[in-house]
Order: sequence, then C-alpha cells, then structure tokens
Amino acid sequence: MGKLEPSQSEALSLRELVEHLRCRAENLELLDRLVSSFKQEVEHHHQVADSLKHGLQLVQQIVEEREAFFNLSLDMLCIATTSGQFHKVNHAFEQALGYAPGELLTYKFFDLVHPDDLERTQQEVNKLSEGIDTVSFDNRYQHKNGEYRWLNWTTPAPIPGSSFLYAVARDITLQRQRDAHTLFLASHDALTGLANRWRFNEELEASFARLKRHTDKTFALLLLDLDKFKPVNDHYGHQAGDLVLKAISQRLNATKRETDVLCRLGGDEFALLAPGADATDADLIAQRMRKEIQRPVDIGDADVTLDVSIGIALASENFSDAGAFLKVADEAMYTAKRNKGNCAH
Ligand SMILES: Nc1nc2c(ncn2[C@@H]2O[C@H](COP(=O)(O)OP(=O)(O)OP(=O)(O)O)[C@@H](O)[C@H]2O)c(=O)[nH]1
Repeated sequence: MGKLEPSQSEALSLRELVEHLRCRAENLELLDRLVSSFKQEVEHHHQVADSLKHGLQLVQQIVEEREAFFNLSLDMLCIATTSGQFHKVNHAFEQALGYAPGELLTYKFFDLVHPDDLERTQQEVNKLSEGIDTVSFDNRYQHKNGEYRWLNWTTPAPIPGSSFLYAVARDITLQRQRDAHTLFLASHDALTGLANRWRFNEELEASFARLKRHTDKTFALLLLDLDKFKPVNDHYGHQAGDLVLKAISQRLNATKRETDVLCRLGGDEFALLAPGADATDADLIAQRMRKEIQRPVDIGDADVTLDVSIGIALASENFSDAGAFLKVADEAMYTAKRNKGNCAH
C-alpha cells in the first residue's frame, strides 16, 4: 500500500468530521426529544401531585366537617358494629345518658335496652338485614343513674360490605310523659280520678273483642247509681256532694281487684268491669260495694248516708255487641232502682 496523498487524507478527515457532526446532531435531537418527554412526564407528575393534594385537602375537610357535625349535633348519634358493639358516639349521646367521654365504647347497644323492650328492638334491627331501608322505633334505654329514658331511634340499613350501623336517637321521655298525662286526662274523671266513660267504652269494647276470640274470657259488668244523691247537693251544697262522690270512689277503688276496671260514668253513676267474674262473684262484689257505699261519709258538718242500686250483666258470646250488653246492664240497674236499691241481674 502506498502512502495517501495530502489532499486525499484531508478529504477523509472532512468526511469523518461531517459524519461525526451528523451523529452529534442526531444525538442532540434525541436528547432534545428525551428532555421534552421528561418535561411532559414531570408536568404530568406535577398535575397528579396537585390533584392528589387537592383530593387530600377535600378528604381532610370532609373528615373535619363530619367530626364537627358529629360532635355538635344535638341529636344523639352513634356508630356501632353490626354485632352491636359501640364504635363511636357523640357528646349528645353521652350527655343524654349520663356517661363520660369514651365510657360507652365498652358497652354493646343491646346492653342498655330495657328488658321488656329487648325482643321488639331486636325484631326492628333484624328488619335491616331483611331488605328494609330504614327502621324507626322507640324503646327505653338505660341512663347511667339506672333510670330509663324513652328514645326514638332511626337506623338506616348498613352500606353493603360495611360492618357498621349508623343510628340517630332522640330523647322523647318528656314527650312520652306529656302524652301519658294527656291520655290520663282524656281517660279519667277529674273529680274522682277514676276512669271515665270514654275509657269505660274502650275497655268494654276490648273485653268484648277478647270474648269473641276466646269464649272463656267472660266478665261481669256492674252498673251502680247512687240513690237519692240529689238531696245531698240540695241540703249540703255541691261541694259536699263532691266530697261524697270522692269518698265513695276511694272506697270502691280500694275494694276492687287489680284486674277490675272501675269507672265513673258521670254524675252519681259508676261501673265496674270484672274480668272472669261469674254470677256468684258478681253478687259478692255488688254486696261488698253496697256495704262500702252505705257506710256514712263525713262531710264536716254532718255524716251522709247513701244507698245504691246495682245492675249486673254477665257477658257471653250470645250478645251481638257491647251496646246490646250495656243495655241489659242498664235495664237491670233500673229494675234494682225500682226495687229500692236491691241488686238485679
Ligand atoms: N256534687 C256533684 N253533683 C253532681 C255531679 N254530677 C252530677 N251531680 C248531681 O247528681 C245528681 C244525680 O241525679 P240523680 O241520679 O237523678 O239523683 P238521685 O237523687 O240520685 O236520683 P235517684 O237515682 O233516682 O235516686 C244531680 O243532682 C246532679 O246535679 C258532680 O260532679 N258533683
């Protein structure tokens, strides 16, 4: 091989240089593309990071709001596991039941339900696993001091897959007491405190309904009407008459059995519903009541002695309804009245 001429070697190194430069340009282009792709990726990561940060802030905000609502709510709120263990309760819940913060978390929901309300409460809660969306029910729930409060519960079914139950409760003890008081006023006679005519009708209807279902659930009805009560008012005044009515009511109330229902129908008329009493029992009851009424009543200035006419009717499924039965008792009472105070069946 001969040595290259200078012009030949120059041309070669120029080609190499051009090739070298072309390679570098390509590399630079590649690098450029890489850099811009990295830039895009970094940009994307920034965006993801930003949206994650935003999401996290939202979650944080929701958690804080939930906590605030949970603790500031005046309603009693609780979260329990589906097995009934308290998981979280709010201040209102603890306060209403007299427990210190966190103290209730050692209890199960059913630990504090009144024994008489347990079965019904269990039935209500069971409905949630039987496809019912939300249950609402009342029960008596134990306060730390041992007394029971009436609570109204609203519990939606747990979210599928969740092992928690959410419940809202309201203390309705006062409302219940008011309702009971209103019912008492509506069903009792203001002067004597005995059940009134409205309650008597309710009891009579209920006794008849029981008799229709179970023919052995017979009962007796005694209708009492004081004899010559009007002259007491006329001689001694209306207030003295009231005293007599009250005294007689107390005596009759003291002689009756716990299951008997004694009512003042109005004026000087009384009624006694005696479940399970037959003719002999009814006679004995009537005699006992009459004896109590015949005892003198001290009205301050004088002693008042009264008598009573009593009509007795014995219920049987042969009566078409309570009205027909009451009519028979009424007629018996008027017969007694005509016979001057004897009892009549
Ligand atoms: N003091 C008082 N009197 C009442 C009350 N409600 C009704 N009376 C009176 O009770 C009397 C009842 O009337 P009657 O049953 O006809 O009087 P009575 O003298 O017992 O008549 P007999 O049953 O036929 O013997 C009336 O004078 C009513 O004004 C009340 O709340 N207080």
